[in-house]
Amino acid sequence: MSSYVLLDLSTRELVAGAATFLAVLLYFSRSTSDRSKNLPPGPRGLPILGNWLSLPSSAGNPWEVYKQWSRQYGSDILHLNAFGTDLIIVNSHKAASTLLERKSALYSERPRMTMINELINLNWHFGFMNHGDTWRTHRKIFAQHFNPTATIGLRSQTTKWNNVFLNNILNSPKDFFTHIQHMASGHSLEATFGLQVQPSGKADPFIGAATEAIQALRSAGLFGSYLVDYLPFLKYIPFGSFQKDAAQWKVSTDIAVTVPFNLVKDAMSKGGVEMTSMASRLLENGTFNENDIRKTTSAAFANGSAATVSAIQTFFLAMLLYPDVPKRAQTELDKIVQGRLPDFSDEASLPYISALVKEVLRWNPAVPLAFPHQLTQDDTYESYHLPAGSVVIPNAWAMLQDTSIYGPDTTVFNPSRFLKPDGSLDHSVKDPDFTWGFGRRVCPGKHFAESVMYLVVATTLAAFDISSEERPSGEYTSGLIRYPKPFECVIKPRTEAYREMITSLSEQ
Ligand code: HEM
Repeated sequence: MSSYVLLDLSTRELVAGAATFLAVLLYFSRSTSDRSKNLPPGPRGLPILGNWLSLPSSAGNPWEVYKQWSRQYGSDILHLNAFGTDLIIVNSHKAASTLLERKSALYSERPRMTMINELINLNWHFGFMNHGDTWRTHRKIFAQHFNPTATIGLRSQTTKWNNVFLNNILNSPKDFFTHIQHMASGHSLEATFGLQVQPSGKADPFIGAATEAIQALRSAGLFGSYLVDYLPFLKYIPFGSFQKDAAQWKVSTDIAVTVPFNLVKDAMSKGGVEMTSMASRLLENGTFNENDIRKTTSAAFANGSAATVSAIQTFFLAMLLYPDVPKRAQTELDKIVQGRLPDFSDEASLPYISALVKEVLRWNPAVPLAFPHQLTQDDTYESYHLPAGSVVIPNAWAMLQDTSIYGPDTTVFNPSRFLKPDGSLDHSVKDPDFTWGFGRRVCPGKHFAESVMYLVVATTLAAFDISSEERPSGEYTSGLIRYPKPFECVIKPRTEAYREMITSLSEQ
């Protein structure tokens, strides 16, 4: 029996290896014929390897290299090739809106990433699913719970978690990175499953699973971060650091997609569960099948904290690097809220705070290359031929740094770029929408994330002064989702009244 299994396995491996080799040859011969069809410019490649050796490392800042190549080759889109896979890099707003937005039917597929889809087995997550019926169903389920109206319904929960956060930074300000993750994971776990996490700083299995799942997304989510994305037959090699990484992340992502959901189901079967979470309401309602509910709620939980944590960390970083910004924000806050904590009803009266949130999302976007898209049919852009099957990488970072859209000095953190001289919001300046991605795949959690961001920014600045003994480096990690490298912050209540107000929040 065992020799049969062994024989069968190696036969399968051989066949799969040979098939992949043929596929590489086919791809390569096709891309050779494509070359005569006026592909967008890009660095010259080598036979078979294509541009693989010169591709910017996903551990560096590939978005900066793509922008620089765009200038060098005088084109807002670039063509690259690695092992027969065509890559189209979209560097401008004009190209993104022509291709990814206006022709979103052609550009909404996700490329199959062997590391993410197979080895880590994140296939259940609709962010990495084919653009088909199951994806549509999951988006629909998700939208019911995170659309603008549903997000308003979540405001009391958002306020509760924000209060927990304010209290935590009052009590142990040095641990603000931990508190940010705690708030974002705790809030998304409660919204999706109605479950609670341990207090900030204590080991928590859900926060642990969420942070590991995020680690998988950030490390493997850029197409080609792992060679196995280009050469899928490598997945049959049973050793190597990629297999080790995948095995570790698979454990955590499997936990994320099973454990919280099963807890909700068990609790419901025993009765006495409040039907306020996304999972319990969907199960109770019975419109969608259980598997779709499980996967969609788990995707919401896994993604619920990932990029929001980065954006809130960026907010703290910007306050340290640009100390005039919190001062101006506090002048506005003091005038409007006069010593209380701002809430959602104040948002329309706080244009500088709204501009500040926009600038956080623009200045150092959490997801600089969006998620990779895939083109499903041959297409053209200006005179260029774009081959079907190309992996399309939108350079959101380059678009958010575009001085023709956001004015001069786009590397500087300056909320005033979104304001008119009289201090009101200037609606003629484009919102930093590229931060949410493109076309049909645009982030469906954006309303929820914006609501969390507004409250964190407004209340933190109203109640606290943020400073540092040492200027932070301002450096970021790399990957699909990037985070500021750890930095230190001194966070102190601005007045005794604010200290008491925040202390009293923990007693409510
Ligand atoms: C500041 C916070 C956030 C940022 C910057 C962000 C950004 C993004 C980006 C760039 C994409 C890829 C879009 C594309 O493929 O073109 C995305 C997808 C996604 N985001 Fe967010 N996101 C944030 C918060 C959230 C939150 C809070 C949730 C959940 C509650 C969420 C759930 C998702 C999901 C499920 C997808 C996959 C959508 C699909 O493929 O159809 N995101 N997000």
